[in-house]
Amino acid sequence: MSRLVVVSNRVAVPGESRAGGLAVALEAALKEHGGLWFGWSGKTSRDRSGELHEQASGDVRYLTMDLSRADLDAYYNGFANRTLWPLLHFRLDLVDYDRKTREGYARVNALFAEKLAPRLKDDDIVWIHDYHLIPMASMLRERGIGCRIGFFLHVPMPSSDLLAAMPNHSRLFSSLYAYDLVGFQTQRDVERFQDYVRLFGGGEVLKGGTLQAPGGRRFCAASFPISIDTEHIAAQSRAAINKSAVRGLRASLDGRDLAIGVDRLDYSKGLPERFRGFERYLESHRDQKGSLTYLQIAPVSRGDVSEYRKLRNELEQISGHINGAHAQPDWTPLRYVNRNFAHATLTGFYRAAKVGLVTPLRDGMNLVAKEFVAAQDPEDPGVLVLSLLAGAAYELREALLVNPHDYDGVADAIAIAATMPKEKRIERWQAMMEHLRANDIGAWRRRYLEALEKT
Ligand SMILES: O=P(O)(O)OC[C@H]1O[C@H](O[C@H]2O[C@H](CO)[C@@H](O)[C@H](O)[C@H]2O)[C@H](O)[C@@H](O)[C@@H]1O
Ligand SMILES: O=c1ccn([C@@H]2O[C@H](COP(=O)(O)OP(=O)(O)O)[C@@H](O)[C@H]2O)c(=O)[nH]1
Repeated sequence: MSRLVVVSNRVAVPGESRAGGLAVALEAALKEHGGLWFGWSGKTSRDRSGELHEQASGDVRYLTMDLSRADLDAYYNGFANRTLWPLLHFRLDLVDYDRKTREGYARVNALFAEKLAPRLKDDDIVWIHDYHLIPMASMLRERGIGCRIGFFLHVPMPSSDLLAAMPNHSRLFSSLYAYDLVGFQTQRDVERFQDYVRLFGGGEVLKGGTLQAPGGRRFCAASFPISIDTEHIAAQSRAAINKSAVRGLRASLDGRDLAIGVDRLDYSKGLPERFRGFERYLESHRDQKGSLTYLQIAPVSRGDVSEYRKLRNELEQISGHINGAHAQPDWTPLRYVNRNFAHATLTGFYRAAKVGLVTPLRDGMNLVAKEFVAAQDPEDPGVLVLSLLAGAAYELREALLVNPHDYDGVADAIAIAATMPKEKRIERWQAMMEHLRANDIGAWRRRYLEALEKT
């Protein structure tokens, strides 16, 4: 069996518990298969980038690299999170394009390639992840690496007209042509990428979906919806009932129902809009007032990026306004918590909830939506309210699907979810759970790697 080498900016080294779906999903996939995981150490060094750290746990070896403050600012805080992240989430209004950060991004990608190339063997399978590392395969190829290299984009692929608005777009996006397989979360993402290749990227879409780059090199693009370790989460949520944090939360509800949201504090997650939707629910469904408490967990994310700091201020203001207007002496409608919780604890929180609120404005997949379903009590499951604009909505069709920009629609969905009869809840939950059992994280990894090996 070939060795699997996974490369991603964020690495879940043992003991690291930072929120984020990529790390959670790759950790589950690598534990099953074994291999090498290479990426940023999460640390900055004073002077130069490039110091390496190695450790092992079970069949997984971890190789991580420190970045200098200047490189991290240009590559991660700058080009990845102020240019590519908003662009790929359809937010041209937030894109900050800067030649300096673009150069820093290229420099750090080259350093990743330089450190990894000497460690690769001809029969390795290299799997590179996400928008932080788009040009890495072309940089490995320049260093003579000929083994199979796949890429997986965890975030959406937007319309090709949006991509084409970025200066020098083809230099970056045509570096995807150096991969053997480019994976996306949904078929829509694949179609939008094909459009880009055809209309702006100088390539061709051949019969059967194979793509041909201008020089004639052929590669594949297909969808592989990422998922969760379904059975493990179901078991974790059963056991979590004994955790003190979960017991404490249940007791604090004082007989009221719970609605829960769990998101990194990110503008793509639609938190201001969700708060407004909840406010509309309190105003327009007065018969239910006081019967549902909404807990929003929102750990701070990318706090060095100004748009994220602005969002935090905005949310503090809206949540204060909602509680000021609607709280009663013995009830606070919205509990807003900027803390990161252990994954196992979250599964107990999900299970305690009658309503799961997942309403991003755009999201590649959204694993919280899948985790919420997997964590439910089969005898008395909660209801998922899910944005139509999340990748997960293509699979979880039995959720209450909403448009996150429609506050009245979100308000009505909360009211319907909170009062849905048990038989209907069970029926919807069973259909989604069946899908998640057949399409778990193991299936995602196997399907992707099988397709990569066939290229
Ligand atoms: O590493 P961070 O900057 O702290 O951000 C966390 C991760 O956010 C994004 O996650 C995406 O991947 C999930 C799994 O495929 C998917 O469900 C979600 O829709 C995406 O937003 C980002 O793409 C990752 O690279 C980050 O590690
Ligand atoms: O306090 C928290 C908040 C979130 N998460 C996890 O972070 C991941 C978020 O992934 P998702 O795909 O929903 O969104 P992303 O943050 O990757 O954009 C999920 O596995 C959550 O369980 C966590 O472990 N602790």
